[in-house]
Amino acid sequence: MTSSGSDRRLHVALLPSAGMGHLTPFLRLAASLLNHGCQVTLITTHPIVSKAETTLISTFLATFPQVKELQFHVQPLGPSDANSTDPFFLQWEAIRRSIHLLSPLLSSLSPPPSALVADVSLISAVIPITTSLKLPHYILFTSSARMFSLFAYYPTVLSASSDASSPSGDSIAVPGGIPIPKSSIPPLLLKPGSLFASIFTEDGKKLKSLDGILINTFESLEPETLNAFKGGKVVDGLPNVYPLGLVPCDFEKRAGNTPLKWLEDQPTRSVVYVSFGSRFAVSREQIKEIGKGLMSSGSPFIWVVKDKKVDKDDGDSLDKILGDELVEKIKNKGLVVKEWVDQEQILGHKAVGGFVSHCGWNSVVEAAWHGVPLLAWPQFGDQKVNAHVIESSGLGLWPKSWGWAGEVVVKGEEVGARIEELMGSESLKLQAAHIREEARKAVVDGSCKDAMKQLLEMWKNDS
Ligand SMILES: O=c1ccn([C@@H]2O[C@H](COP(=O)(O)OP(=O)(O)O[C@H]3O[C@H](CO)[C@@H](O)[C@H](O)[C@H]3O)[C@@H](O)[C@H]2O)c(=O)[nH]1
Repeated sequence: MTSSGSDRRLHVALLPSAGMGHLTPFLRLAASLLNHGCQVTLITTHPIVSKAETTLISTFLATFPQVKELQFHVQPLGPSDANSTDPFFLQWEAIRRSIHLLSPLLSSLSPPPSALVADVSLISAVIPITTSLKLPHYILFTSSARMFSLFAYYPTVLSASSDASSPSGDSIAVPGGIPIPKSSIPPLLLKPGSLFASIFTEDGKKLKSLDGILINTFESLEPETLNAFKGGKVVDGLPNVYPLGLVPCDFEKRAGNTPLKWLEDQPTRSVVYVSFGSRFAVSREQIKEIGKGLMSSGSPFIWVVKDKKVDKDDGDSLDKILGDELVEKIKNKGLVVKEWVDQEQILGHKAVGGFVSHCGWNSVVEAAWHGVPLLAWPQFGDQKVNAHVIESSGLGLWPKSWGWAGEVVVKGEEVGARIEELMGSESLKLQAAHIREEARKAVVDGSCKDAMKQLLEMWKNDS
C-alpha cells in the first residue's frame, strides 16, 4: 500500500511491554499492518523476562525479515527499587525509568514513523517523547474494552471518593456501561502504593493526551461498552477507540509439545482444555483439586500445568508437582503437559469443546474466535472484569464463589461438576458458535476491518 499523494509507505513503530499477554497482540497487530503494506519497526526491550517471549520475538522476526528491530536495553530493577515482586511489573517500571534512552532510538528511524503504538503500561513515560518528536502516540490496550472503561473512568471515581486510594460504594458505574462491582476490581489496584496501582492511576489521567486507542475486541463480545465509547459517554474528550480483532497468525504456530495427534483420536467437541495463561502459578494444593475435578468430570482433557510465574524458573517435573498417585490415576483419562503448547491450534481443533481459563484477555479472544465455550476462573488483575464479558455475552459460565486466587481452594468435586455443566450445555455451544461467526464477519468485512481502515487512513493523512 502506498500513502495517498506519495509513494512512501506508511511506517509504524510498535513498542510492546513485558509478558506474552502484551507481546502477542502487538505482534498480531504488526502482522496485520504488514498485510496492509505498512513498514513496521518493532522495538524490543532487553533483557527479556521469559523464554516464551524470546522465542516468539525470534520466530516473528525470522518470518518477517522486512521488519526492522530496534533493541532498547533497559536498566533492570530489583524488588527493592519499586513496590512489586512481580518480574513482569518490574520490567514495565524498568522500561518507564529508562525511557530517556528511547528518544534517540526513535529519532534514528528513517523514514520517520507516522505513529508510535506503545503499550498501555508506558503512557505517561512515553508522552514527553512523542510530544517532543511530534509523533502521534497511540496505545494498544491488551485487555477488554470493559477493562479499558474502568481504566479511563477510575481517576474520576477516585477524585469523588473520600479515600483517595479507593473508590467509595460497592460498584463503579462507568457511564454508558454495566456497573463494575468493587469485588471485580484488580486487588492490586486497591492496595495503596502498589506499583500496579500507581501506574494505573497515573496513566489513566493522561489518556486525553493520546491520539487513539486500539483495543483487541469484537462488537459481539462487548456491544454496550463499545457503544458507550462511540457515543463519547465514558469520559469527555477521550480519543477514538478502535476495536481491532487481532486474531492468531501463522507465525505463532509451534509444533513442539502440542498434542495434535492425540486430539485426532478424540470424538468431536469432547475434550476440555485447561490453561491459566503464560504468567500465573497455580498453588500445588489447587493443582491437586483440579486433577481430581478433571477425572470426575468424565471428559477427556488437555491440562497445561504451570506452577511458576516465569517459565525460566520452572524446574520441577510433573511427577513432583502432581504427586505419583495423581499422575498414575490420570494417565488414561487425559493429557497433562508442562511445556508451552500452541493454544491456538488446540482451540481450533474440532475435538475441543470447552476451555477452563483464567480469563486472560488473549485467551478469551482466542476462544471467541474459535467458538469454544469457557468456564471462567479469574485469578488476578483484569480477569474478573473479563469474566463478566464472558458471562454477559453468553460465551461461558462464571462460578463467582470461586473468588480470586488464594481466597479459597476450590474442591475437585465442584470443579468436576462445573466442567460437566460446561461440556453438556447446548445453549453455550450455540452461543459460542454464534460469537465465532460474528467475530469472523467483523474481521473479514465488518467493524474490525472498518476500524483498521480508519486508522490507516488517519495515519496516511497525518504523514
Ligand atoms: O502454553 C501456552 C500458554 C499460553 N499461550 C498463549 O499465551 C497467551 C496468554 O495470554 P492471556 O490469555 O491473555 O493470559 P496471560 O498470559 O495471563 O496475560 C496477561 O495479559 C493479559 C492481556 O493484558 C491479561 O488479560 C491477563 O490477565 C494477564 O495475566 C495467549 O495468546 C495464549 O494462546 C499458549 O499459546 N500456550
